[in-house]
Amino acid sequence: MYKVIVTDPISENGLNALTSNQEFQVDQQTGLDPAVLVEVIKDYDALIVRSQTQVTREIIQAADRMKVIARAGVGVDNIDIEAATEKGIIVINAPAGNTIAATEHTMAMMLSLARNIPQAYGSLTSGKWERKLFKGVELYQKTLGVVGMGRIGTEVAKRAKGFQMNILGYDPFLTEDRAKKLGIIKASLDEIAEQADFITVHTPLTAETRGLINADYFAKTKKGVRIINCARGGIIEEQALVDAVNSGQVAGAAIDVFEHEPPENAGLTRNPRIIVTPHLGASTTEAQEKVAESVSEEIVGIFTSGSVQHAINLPHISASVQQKIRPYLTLSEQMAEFLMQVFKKAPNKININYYGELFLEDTGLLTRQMIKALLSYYLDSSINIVNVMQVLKAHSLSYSVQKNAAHKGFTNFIELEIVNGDDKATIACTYLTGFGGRIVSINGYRLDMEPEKYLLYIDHMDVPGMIGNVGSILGKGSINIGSMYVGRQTIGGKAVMVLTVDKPVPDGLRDELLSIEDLNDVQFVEIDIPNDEN
Ligand SMILES: NC(=O)c1ccc[n+]([C@@H]2O[C@H](COP(=O)([O-])OP(=O)(O)OC[C@H]3O[C@@H](n4cnc5c(N)ncnc54)[C@H](O)[C@@H]3O)[C@@H](O)[C@H]2O)c1
Ligand SMILES: O=C(O)[C@H](O)COP(=O)(O)O
Repeated sequence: MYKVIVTDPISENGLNALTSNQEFQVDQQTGLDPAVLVEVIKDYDALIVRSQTQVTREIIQAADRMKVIARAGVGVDNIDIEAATEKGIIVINAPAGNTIAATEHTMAMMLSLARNIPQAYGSLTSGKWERKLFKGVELYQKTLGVVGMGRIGTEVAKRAKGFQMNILGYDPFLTEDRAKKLGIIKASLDEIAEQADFITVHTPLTAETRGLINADYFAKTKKGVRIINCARGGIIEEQALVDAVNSGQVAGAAIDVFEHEPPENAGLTRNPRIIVTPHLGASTTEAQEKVAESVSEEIVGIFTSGSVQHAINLPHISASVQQKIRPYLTLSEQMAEFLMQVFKKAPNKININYYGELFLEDTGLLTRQMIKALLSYYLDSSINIVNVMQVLKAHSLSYSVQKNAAHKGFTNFIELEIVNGDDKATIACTYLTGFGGRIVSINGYRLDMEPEKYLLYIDHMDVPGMIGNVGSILGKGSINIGSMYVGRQTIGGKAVMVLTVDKPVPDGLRDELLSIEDLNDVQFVEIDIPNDEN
């Protein structure tokens, strides 16, 4: 049974994939004190949050069973991703579920700002009738600057076009071509400052976007510009905005998100020209169901089939690519385990080559899988595909990945080389449809070996009687040989033999084998074979 804790208010319906699954226990404990969360978190396998819970390093470090932290929404700035990655915890989000809600809230805020609707409502409900005071402006033919043309920025631009606004879009990934297709103009931040009547931000909060819109920027904007932030507090410097509004440089602002939530800057929240909502961008029934559904289904997938779709700290791999690389996931790991036990040294360099059709695919997960298997042999077992690259970096180990369309006689071919100073060892595998995974080369010797749990790797000279001698010693020691794979460089030259055996070979027997003339080395190898492959 997997235990999931939900610490922010989440749609009950949306959690159905988890609550209706007998393998999961879901505990909803919202509004927990951080000190209490640090205590209880150690019992859980997964955590679901929105933006309220601050998932700090301290909480993550205490989460010893945790496999997944799920953000039922987009922004993950309340989660210490680095700490989660170091601990090998997958962080996922629900990137598309609240796009429409946040877009519509942005449009509502822009219209409310243009027409002073919240102020007028407040005035009328307090018994006044002040028509002159709340004269607004039109959106029609005004210029809107959209900073961040991702999912929400794009949807905002599309809707603003319906109001016949001129749109300037700024995003490092916005191409001329895409801007043209959207009917907008690709612009720089400064061009937006010079020309826009309304500016709306839709970037994530990152080190780069923190304070992106600041006092210097306001000094460059058109006088009377209106500012909207339904993305994240901190992208716009709050005090700089308050000052710009108070000086008249900025005519007004509509703010849904704050540097601190709940907000602490009364100059902002009590300003008659700044309208505010308490982080409501994603708060629609539909969006909340969609984000909760998305993370619940993904958590079930991660625990039951290992499929991950929206990981923040893993390479993104589409479902079709996952299908193509799936046969290689276990095989590449087994190959790395085998090589490590034969090499018997910690590598200081790892070289991975992909040949054939894999040339076109995102092989990031396979790379991580192999490196994880190599490093786990010497380092601790908490290494997994999430934290493996951090571990590699922390140990100053280098690696290279090369891809080649040449198929080397197989549809796909993966070659792994490990290097320690002047010593190196290589292994390669392929997957034969209908037959399964095969290790097809070890240290340059061609083989056709099916990975099995217990193996004996023998380095020897290709001389008559070698196979018989090995067989008789193993037979005397009651070790049954399942199959034998032999590869040699030249007749009578160096050769390797790999035997699959039914049980571990004791050290005493290994010493006997080593006494055979022309037998150079023997290594018993044990590799992990998942249950369904036995
Ligand atoms: N108010 C709310 O309740 C609410 C709801 C949903 C999302 N959000 C916020 O909105 C943000 C955007 O959401 P999204 O789904 O559109 O994300 P997204 O990832 O689809 O888009 C973000 C875009 O910002 C761009 N970007 C990054 N750095 C930039 C920079 N320095 N300058 C310009 N552009 C930059 C990226 O290239 C990307 O295209 C989220 O990160 C989240 O914080 C808020
Ligand atoms: O990043 C997001 O998805 C939004 O800011 C929504 O946050 P919330 O889930 O706390 O409403």
